[in-house]
Amino acid sequence: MIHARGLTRRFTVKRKVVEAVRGLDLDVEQGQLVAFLGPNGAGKSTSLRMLTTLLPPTSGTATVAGRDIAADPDGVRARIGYVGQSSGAGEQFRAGDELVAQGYAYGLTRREARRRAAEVMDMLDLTPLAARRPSTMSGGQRRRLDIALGLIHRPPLLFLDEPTTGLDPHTRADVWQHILRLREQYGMTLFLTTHYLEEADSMAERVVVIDHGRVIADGTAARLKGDLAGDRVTLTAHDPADTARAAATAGRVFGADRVAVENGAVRVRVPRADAALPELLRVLEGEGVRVATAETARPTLDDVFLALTGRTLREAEAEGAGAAEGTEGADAARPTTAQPAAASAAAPEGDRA
Ligand SMILES: Nc1ncnc2c1ncn2[C@@H]1O[C@H](COP(=O)(O)OP(=O)(O)OP(=O)(O)O)[C@@H](O)[C@H]1O
Repeated sequence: MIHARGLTRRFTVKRKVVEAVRGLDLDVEQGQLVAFLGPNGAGKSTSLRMLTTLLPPTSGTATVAGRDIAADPDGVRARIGYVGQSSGAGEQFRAGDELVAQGYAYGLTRREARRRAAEVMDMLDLTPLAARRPSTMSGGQRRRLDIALGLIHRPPLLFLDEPTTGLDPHTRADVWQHILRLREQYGMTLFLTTHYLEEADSMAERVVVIDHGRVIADGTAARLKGDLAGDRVTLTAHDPADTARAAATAGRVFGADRVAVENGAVRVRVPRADAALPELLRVLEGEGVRVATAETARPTLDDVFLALTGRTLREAEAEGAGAAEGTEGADAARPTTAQPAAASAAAPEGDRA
């Protein structure tokens, strides 16, 4: 469904070159649900916009839904749906009319457009809201309408750029339920960006982690965690004066890695906590360090990110936000519509380097 090789995109802002995406190689098979995970500014949206033909790459190639993004952008657009970060629904029209109008934009006849609008409303539980204007809808309802707009022409592949950002946890769960249903019931291939770790972890069958424009990990969440992060052991010494000694000892346990002291607790990574903890407690006891508390935890995707980059996703987010502030014009050039039809009208954005 998606085959990208060496996709690169540079922007020049005030004579400064921003390497937004640096050589993306990606293969996504039909029916997969892939989460593209990374901090702000990692290059997720830029990658998505290249794959959806909204933005020409500086270099590299890709075929999406069997069509080349450079040679046949119209063919790509006809076969994909794209739901951008901002709502694509206008405010004047009722939801049902908006969907029918979107159908016309894709060249459907009046009858086909009506039938398809009814179908996608049913898919996304919007039928009772057909006569409502988007401005009267809740955040989750509007998001579902955005997704419906992206599906009007029956694309087998749907791109979603941060579909749940800004929604409360309950609404996020509801939107996810609908996304999962698209895959289960309709066999769609779904490619979405997120910076919510838990979502990527629990919902996607494959997680592609991107940082500074490069893919740094790709696999199931379970495999990434198992291969890259390891378990975590956290313990506190009965006497706080023993904390530094406990940390030094923890670092000597077989396979121990990344020892840190945080808020008076010693944290250490080990391949298997069930094997390491008894050994650690025994060694500490031998050194006269009394342990007050000890706990173990399975790794999270944030641990994977930390293992790969040396910083947590939150730290990277803060860094990315700072960098984005310094990148003038970046936001001004972003598309603000979720309508795939806009793809055909979209001009290349930003300066090409
Ligand atoms: N049109 C543009 N002009 C200049 N710089 C841009 C433009 N679009 C993106 N960038 C820069 O490219 C880098 C990658 O941005 P991108 O939006 O792809 O990241 P992202 O991972 O999607 O972030 P977010 O999670 O905040 O959406 C950032 O440094 C960003 O400021």
